[in-house]
Amino acid sequence: MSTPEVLVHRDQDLLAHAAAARLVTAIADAQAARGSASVVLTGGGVGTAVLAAVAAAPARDAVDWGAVDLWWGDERFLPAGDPERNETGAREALLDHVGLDPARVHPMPASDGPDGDDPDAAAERYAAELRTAAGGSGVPVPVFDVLMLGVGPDAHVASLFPEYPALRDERPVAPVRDSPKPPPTRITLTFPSLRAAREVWLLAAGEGKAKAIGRALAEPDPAHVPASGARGRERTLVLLDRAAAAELPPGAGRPAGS
Ligand SMILES: O=C1O[C@H](COP(=O)(O)O)[C@@H](O)[C@H](O)[C@H]1O
Repeated sequence: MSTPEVLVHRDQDLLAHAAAARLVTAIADAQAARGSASVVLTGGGVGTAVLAAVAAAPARDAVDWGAVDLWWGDERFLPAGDPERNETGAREALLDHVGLDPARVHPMPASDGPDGDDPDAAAERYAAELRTAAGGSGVPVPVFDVLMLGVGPDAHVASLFPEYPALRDERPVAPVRDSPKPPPTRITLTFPSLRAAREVWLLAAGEGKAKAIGRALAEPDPAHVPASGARGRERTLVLLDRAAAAELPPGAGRPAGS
């Protein structure tokens, strides 16, 4: 697993635009190298702001959007189109504005989907979709090029909350019940799936995230600080604004731009 590199931007707006520029470049690079790109989206404030910044960036046309696979790191288990679903926010911010191939957009199942209100079956359905995309060679998930994760004030990533059973789940996708953050029922990629990504990008803005980021970088303790367990195979980037960087361990961060 890679050692985190921390970049600190002036404020949330600059963070979102810088991460958007980085994402466009990463997708274009992946397409140049392998013909297509695979990206895992996150919900949350910064994650959605990054997608909106991609939509607004002229450089977005450097990407062949028809050759991008989009996955989600977690989802709130609600009916399709619910405004609280991460998918809904992502569609409004970016997906409805670029020429994606609908067959390559892979939202997590909704609670009014084919499995009804059964998060175990929905998680297994998503795991099967990932397995198929991985090529059926016994590998559970594809090698994602970029996997983005918002970090919660309790240091949760995806829907992996401190001390919850999903942290120890070895299946690629797990259901979550009684989440401490509403809504209570969710579906999440687990650590083995997150760690399959080439690059993991942790995103956080605002003073409410400072303690969580400090703990995530101090030492690995995924059971209590899930963000400390999310690392990419080749690269882990921690993209912050100054407020979220207020409690970094000594020497951890470097300013990016002004
Ligand atoms: O509930 C969730 O929260 C996290 C973080 O959200 P934020 O608004 O505090 O940035 C998010 O990354 C995750 O995908 C989502 O389901």
